[in-house]
Amino acid sequence: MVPTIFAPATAPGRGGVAIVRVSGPLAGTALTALTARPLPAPRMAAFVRMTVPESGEFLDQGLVLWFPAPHSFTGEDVAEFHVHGGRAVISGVIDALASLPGLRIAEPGEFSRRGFENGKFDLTAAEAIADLVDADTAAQRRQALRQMEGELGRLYDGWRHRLTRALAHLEADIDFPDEDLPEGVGVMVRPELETMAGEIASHLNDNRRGERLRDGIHIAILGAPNAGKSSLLNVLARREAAIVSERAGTTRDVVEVHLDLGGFPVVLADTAGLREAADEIESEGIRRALDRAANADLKLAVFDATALPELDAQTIAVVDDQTLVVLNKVDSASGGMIQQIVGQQTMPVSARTGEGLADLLQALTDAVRTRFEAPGVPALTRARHRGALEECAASLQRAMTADLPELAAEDVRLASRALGRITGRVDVEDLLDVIFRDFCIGK
Ligand SMILES: Nc1nc2c(ncn2[C@@H]2O[C@H](COP(=O)(O)OP(=O)(O)OP(=O)(O)O)[C@@H](O)[C@H]2O)c(=O)[nH]1
Ligand SMILES: [K+]
Ligand SMILES: [Mg+2]
Repeated sequence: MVPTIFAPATAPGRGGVAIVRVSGPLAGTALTALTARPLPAPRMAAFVRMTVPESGEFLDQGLVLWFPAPHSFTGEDVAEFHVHGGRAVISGVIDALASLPGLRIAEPGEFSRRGFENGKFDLTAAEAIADLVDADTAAQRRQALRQMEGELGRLYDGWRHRLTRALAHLEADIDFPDEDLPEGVGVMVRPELETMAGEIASHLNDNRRGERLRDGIHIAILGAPNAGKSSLLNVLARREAAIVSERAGTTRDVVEVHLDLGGFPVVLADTAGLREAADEIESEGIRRALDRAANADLKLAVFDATALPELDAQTIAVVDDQTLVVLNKVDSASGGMIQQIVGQQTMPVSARTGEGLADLLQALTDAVRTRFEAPGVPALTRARHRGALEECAASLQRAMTADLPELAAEDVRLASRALGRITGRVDVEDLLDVIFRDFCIGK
């Protein structure tokens, strides 16, 4: 018999209400054992007294719910105990459940894994549940919800379905070579494979929009020593995250803060000032700064307005069309302003007085939104999917150049399997441990 599992479904710690969930063939037995009454009507809350089965000790009073299979999250019988969210109450319920024969505590992700194995949702939707629980910002929530509702699963299954039809045509050609199939299959199947290869390529080539949204969009602050990079980071983060001083070369390590910019998750990084390093430590700091510059999704190049008309050459070198150019310290600048640097509009600000900061925040938010807002097409969200899609694309390329229909058919089959692994339609047993291990207990 499948073991019956249980775990708190709510976060550890104190709370108004905590939910303990039980799933498996003995869920109903557990529910009657702790409530000393018959099962409530399916999916209807019942207000009950909960007691320890052996001793009858009073545990709590609260709500219970009964979801008979298959109409539950896991597809199995499920019982839920909604109790007061105190540690002693939760551990009392957990201990009472553990004392029942045939029940054990769930492993991380085990509820979701059972839901997947019982066909309640595909792997992309299971992953989306994890993303939804981890979502910190509105854009992350929107992306996770769309994926949970099957947006990605449908896209990948749709491609797989079309590959299956192409394969059927190829196999017909192999099995009945003498029949008068119109002009041979190469002609029939090839355009379809080409169309699909194009669609997959453009899905792969989306600037990692979906993956960035899951992990955070990286913005690096760059500039000469004392340009005011750390001061700017602190005002944008609204806390003293980085040390500020009048000494050039203060920042060495990269200092990161996490921001929610108009619903988008951003990792803003302060870096060491760019110049000829005075020592090994500073030189390593500058190496890290340039590394951030190379890998950032967006850059903030900070120039010192009090140094105008002088412009720092090393900062100019990092400016490109993914860069917002900031002229800091306008409160103390006496010389004229400068409108453009390397073709980019400059933004006058003062980290000290706050002047221009609202405009800077707005410009940053707009830049993030234009690059990462979903334009209606589903975005690739995980390296796991990317790997499988690249494999699929490579197999398709081989299929299109194969000399014999037998070879083309084999490559189309491989392409289809690669897609099937994303949604979990084929041989994923070896993958499941890896995927569900990242879930927390109770999910
Ligand atoms: N007047 C004025 N001074 C500023 C402004 N922003 C920063 N400063 C001053 O400039 C000096 C350097 O500021 P930091 O934020 O440490 O500069 P930084 O670019 O991080 O410097 P390094 O980490 O050394 O590369 C400090 O004395 C700040 O108080 C500003 O908007 N106006
Ligand atoms: K400094
Ligand atoms: Mg600094």
